[in-house]
Amino acid sequence: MAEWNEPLIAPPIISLRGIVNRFGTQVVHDGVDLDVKRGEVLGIVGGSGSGKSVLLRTIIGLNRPAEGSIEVFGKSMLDMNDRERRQIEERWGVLFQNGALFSSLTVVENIETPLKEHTQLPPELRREIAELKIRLVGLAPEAGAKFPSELSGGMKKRAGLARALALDPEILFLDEPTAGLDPIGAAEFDELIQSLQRSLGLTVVMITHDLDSLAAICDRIAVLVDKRIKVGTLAELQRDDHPWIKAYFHGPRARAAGIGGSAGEPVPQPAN
Ligand SMILES: Nc1ncnc2c1ncn2[C@@H]1O[C@H](COP(=O)(O)OP(=O)(O)OP(=O)(O)O)[C@@H](O)[C@H]1O
Repeated sequence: MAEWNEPLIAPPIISLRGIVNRFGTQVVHDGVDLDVKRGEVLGIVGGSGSGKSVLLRTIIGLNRPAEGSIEVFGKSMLDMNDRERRQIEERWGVLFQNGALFSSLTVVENIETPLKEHTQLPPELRREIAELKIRLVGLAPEAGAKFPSELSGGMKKRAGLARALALDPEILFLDEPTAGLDPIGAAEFDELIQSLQRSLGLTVVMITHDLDSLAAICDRIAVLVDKRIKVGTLAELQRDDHPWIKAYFHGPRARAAGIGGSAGEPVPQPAN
């Protein structure tokens, strides 16, 4: 039973309010609000150029918004010093689209990089942790000695994921994790993310175009439309009347993923 002074509703792990992003005269976000709950898997979708990557970059501090506030772990990201920022960065991991591995380093050395940067651990312990992460993401131990150019697309993603997990993060940010994988590889990667999320208690925020992933592992979905965000469960968004959302969740790709529902009136198709 909750103590009298415990909050009944846990505060969001990430909270955005009124985010405005513009490049020159182009307004990409015009008042984006979003709360991410601890322990959930949140998918971010939207048309090409709707600002999904810019949103992710804004949350992790690679892009400063023109207006608005960002809180992560209850701390305001826009007015903290470098030391505070580093401490926060240690609590999340990021997997960029192509894995973004250092090509001149082996897989195990890539995974050791954040440990070198953020901890004082001795080399042999760093190596042990990196090897553990290799196993955690389902790579064979021999993969550790390989260079990124020697890996398949799926292996690169797993290696990038292992590096993102190096510091035992609380939040995992993924930018199109299944892009470029065949359907079986994509489904396996989804399963991996879901099992890691459950076993490690992660909060996962992932940009995806993959309707199978949305249906399989996302608790809620944030849709970028009209420079703002609408968020809901898949079932809620399937009932939404916005033309883009309707087209996305009832179009042929949605039906192929088994989430299109019954064929209703024809709706306009999204650009991507
Ligand atoms: N650094 C930048 N300078 C100028 N314009 C930018 C910059 N970064 C992004 N943009 C513009 O912001 C818009 C949103 O870009 P973003 O990459 O976030 O789209 P996206 O939703 O991720 O698209 P996609 O699904 O095609 O990857 C685009 O029109 C892009 O050209």
